[in-house]
Amino acid sequence: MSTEDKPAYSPGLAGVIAGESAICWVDPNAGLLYRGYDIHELAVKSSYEDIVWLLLHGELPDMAQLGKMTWELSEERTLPAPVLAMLRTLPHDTHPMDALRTGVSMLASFDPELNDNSHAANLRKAIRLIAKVCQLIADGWRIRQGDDPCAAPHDLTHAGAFLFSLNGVLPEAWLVEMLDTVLVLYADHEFNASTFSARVTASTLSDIYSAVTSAIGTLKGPLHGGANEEALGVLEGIGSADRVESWVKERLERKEKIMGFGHRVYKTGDSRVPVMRELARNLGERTGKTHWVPICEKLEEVMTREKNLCANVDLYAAVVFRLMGFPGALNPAIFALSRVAGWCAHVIEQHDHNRLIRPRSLYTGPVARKIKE
Ligand SMILES: CC(=O)SCCNC(=O)CCNC(=O)[C@H](O)C(C)(C)COP(=O)(O)OP(=O)(O)OC[C@H]1O[C@@H](n2cnc3c(N)ncnc32)[C@H](O)[C@@H]1OP(=O)(O)O
Ligand SMILES: O=C([O-])CC(=O)C(=O)O
Repeated sequence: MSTEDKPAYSPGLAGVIAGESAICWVDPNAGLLYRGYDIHELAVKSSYEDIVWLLLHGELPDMAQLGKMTWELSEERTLPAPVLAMLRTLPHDTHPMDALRTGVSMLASFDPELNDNSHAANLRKAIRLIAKVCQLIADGWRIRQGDDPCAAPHDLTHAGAFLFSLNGVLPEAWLVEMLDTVLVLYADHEFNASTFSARVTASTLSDIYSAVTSAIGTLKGPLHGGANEEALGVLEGIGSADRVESWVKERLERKEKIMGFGHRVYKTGDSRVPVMRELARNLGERTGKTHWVPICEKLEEVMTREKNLCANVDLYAAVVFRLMGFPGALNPAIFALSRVAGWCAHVIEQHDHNRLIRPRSLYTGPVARKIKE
């Protein structure tokens, strides 16, 4: 094949436009819009439920729409008994992302509309998925700790229901509000790896549960959603701001990656970092644990100077989750708790305007040859 015959090729699909979408716009210069609304405005004025409706329907909900959807989410949270039984059979050290992936895959068989990819059926399934992902994470965690699942009262918001189901106590209002903001920030990010894998699965006209199962498997990796768990390990390993400089230099000399830094699209800063940083600062003051943010800030300074790399949302999320009392292993699952709304919106968009996603590879194997006689 001559060079002229080679079609455009970008390793890792970097910079490649792989499809059209009206859901979310990521501005490389630290901007993010959901359906045209700026993330900074949404973080202050909207709830996660508003964002679910916005991503799925294209507009912010009115009071009646919001009330109806909030009720539906609370009604749909309960898991089928066989799914709870499956969670009980998993080894106690199963990672929450593995339990979640298996749980979503299993839930497919219990949805009477599984193979109906119409817009209306997909919207109904999206609500079931968003609700049940919340319960799978919370119940799965409790079961693996030896506790019984704990159903949340119907009048709690999605963030409140998650906290109640996980901890078994009514959460304080400020904590619910903070988790709600985190869920708003994480809800969508155009063609990130997990969303793209959901769209690839959906593009074969497979169902929304299969697509979300693919997405969870993709999110788990440490270069994507797994980074917020890894970032916590980084911060714990460093321990105090005065150790950052030497700690980072050692790792960079060994060509190691520092988790929570770098991004495929953002090169001058992650749109969500300023909000997440302020949440971390606020939580630090509330809990009296003010040493985490200075470690992150020093890391930002050193990584900018040494590698010209900015922090991504997962760095400060690690602090926020830690100060909210979540165990580190739950960090990527909390990302999924939010991002499932984006995945569902993208699957619906893919099904509504489908074309099979099937790129080509650049063949680097041996030239054609014969088996030796
Ligand atoms: C919500 C999210 O999913 S955000 C992403 C979360 N992931 C992480 O935090 C993991 C750490 N970060 C990374 O691995 C990367 O920055 C990614 C995967 C996010 C983006 O990757 P890419 O766009 O492919 O950038 P790429 O990996 O090519 O990096 C370019 C250069 O910067 C370096 N680099 C990128 N990120 C980092 C990092 N976190 N620490 C140290 N060096 C880094 C690479 O080693 C590479 O250096 P080189 O040119 O000397 O080989
Ligand atoms: O967009 C990406 O590549 C990673 C991602 O999901 C995010 O930053 O939220």
